[in-house]
Amino acid sequence: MFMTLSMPSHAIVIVIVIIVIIIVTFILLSYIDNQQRLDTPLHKEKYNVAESNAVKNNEQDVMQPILNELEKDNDNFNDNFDSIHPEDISWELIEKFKVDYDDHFQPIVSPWDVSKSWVNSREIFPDVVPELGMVLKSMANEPVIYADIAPRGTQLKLLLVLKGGQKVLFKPKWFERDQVIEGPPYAGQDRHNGEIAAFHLSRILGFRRTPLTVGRYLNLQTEVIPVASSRLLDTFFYKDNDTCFYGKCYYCKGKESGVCAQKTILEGTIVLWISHKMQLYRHPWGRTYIDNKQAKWETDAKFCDKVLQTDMYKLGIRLLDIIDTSVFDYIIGNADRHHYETFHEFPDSMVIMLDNGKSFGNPYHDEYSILAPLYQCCKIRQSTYDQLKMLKNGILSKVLEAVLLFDPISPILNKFHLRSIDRRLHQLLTTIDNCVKEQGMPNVIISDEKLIPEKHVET
Ligand SMILES: Nc1ncnc2c1ncn2[C@@H]1O[C@H](COP(=O)(O)OP(=O)(O)OP(=O)(O)O)[C@@H](O)[C@H]1O
Ligand SMILES: [Mn+2]
Repeated sequence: MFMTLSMPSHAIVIVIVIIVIIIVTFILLSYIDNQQRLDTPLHKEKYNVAESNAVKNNEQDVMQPILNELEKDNDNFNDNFDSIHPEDISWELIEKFKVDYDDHFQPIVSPWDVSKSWVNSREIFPDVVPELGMVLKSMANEPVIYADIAPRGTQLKLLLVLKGGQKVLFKPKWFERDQVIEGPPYAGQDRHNGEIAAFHLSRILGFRRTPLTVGRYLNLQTEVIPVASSRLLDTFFYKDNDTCFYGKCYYCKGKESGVCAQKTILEGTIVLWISHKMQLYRHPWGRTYIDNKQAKWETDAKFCDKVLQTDMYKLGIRLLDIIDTSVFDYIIGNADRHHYETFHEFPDSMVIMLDNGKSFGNPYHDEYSILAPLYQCCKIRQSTYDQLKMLKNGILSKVLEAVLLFDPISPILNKFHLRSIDRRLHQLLTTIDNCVKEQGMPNVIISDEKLIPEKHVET
């Protein structure tokens, strides 16, 4: 006070200005930090196997009873389904889900307008959709008119514009089909074939919440370089006779992290871009990706009760969508769902099953923690449960295998991966049965009609 009084007035102004600057900087920094927590890719590669085991050991304390149960059940599980039930509906389902990529159907409007018209708040394409082959075929064949780096995310991918103005992502091939990815459940680069299998699985499981996906061989010399942006072009290089590029992404570190074509042909996956504005959320059951730091759900078996207390998840569409997503991720082996996105303009928007690249890495490992939303909440949508039951006893893999045969870069999954999905489906049904035994059918199996769209409060 004394100091203030004795200071000349211009000094007081300077002090006030400095204080204001400090306050504004503080507010700005905490805002940026908040944004970054949502927008910035997390530091996944800090993990190693030992740390992941540490997480697992603790987590197993929480889920030990159910793991014991599953282990007993696994002993009785026989995946030799050669003599399937006489009421085998596989062939009916194959007829329904197979896609005719040679379809000569010529729509009056463009394939891109057709696929855009399919999107609504609860699905990205309809259940019965004769034009699907035509759209997927266009994605696999239409000329590329512009190619750029796709800067968002941690994985190297291209952003392409196809003739007619449609944006798509191109996720390149890194692994051979038989490669087993060891290490933490989110280890390794994207599996481009996993994206394709996940898309068709989402159709067969009745979710239809994944963007349209198809395999494509891309000629980097004739299809990409002539239409590439200069920032993409700058990252092209040659290794022996192969054309390579390293693009730009969180983990793209120049040539050593680049991807190479076989001579000029690069195999990969095309994912149709969805142009609706999306809202990004942290996944309540996301992993921490920080050394020796566990997420709340990994140590608290009653974590779901806390989630249920929040406005956004009080038993409604959103929580059941999260549980559907965990069912889907468990089957495909994706333990990397750190965030999720919804359609901004729809209050009852689905949780979009975007980015399924970290799937089908290890067919011999079932990452049970992916199912935490299901076994901690003990709730599942009736329609999902019915669909899972319908696809048990080997039907799921049989239908998926047949449907995947039609993709331009088939074969997509080897027999070990196909077997793993039947095994995981069996474990899923056992998990649901356990919940029903403990809590009763009406508390576990939630009918879709009961669901009233809720006001979603931003968190
Ligand atoms: N098909 C799509 N349509 C619209 N936006 C998409 C699509 N695919 C991805 N995106 C947007 O781009 C972001 C990054 O894509 P994606 O998650 O596939 O990349 P990634 O490198 O695997 O990311 P991460 O490292 O976070 O897992 C997504 O979070 C989403 O906002
Ligand atoms: Mn990813």
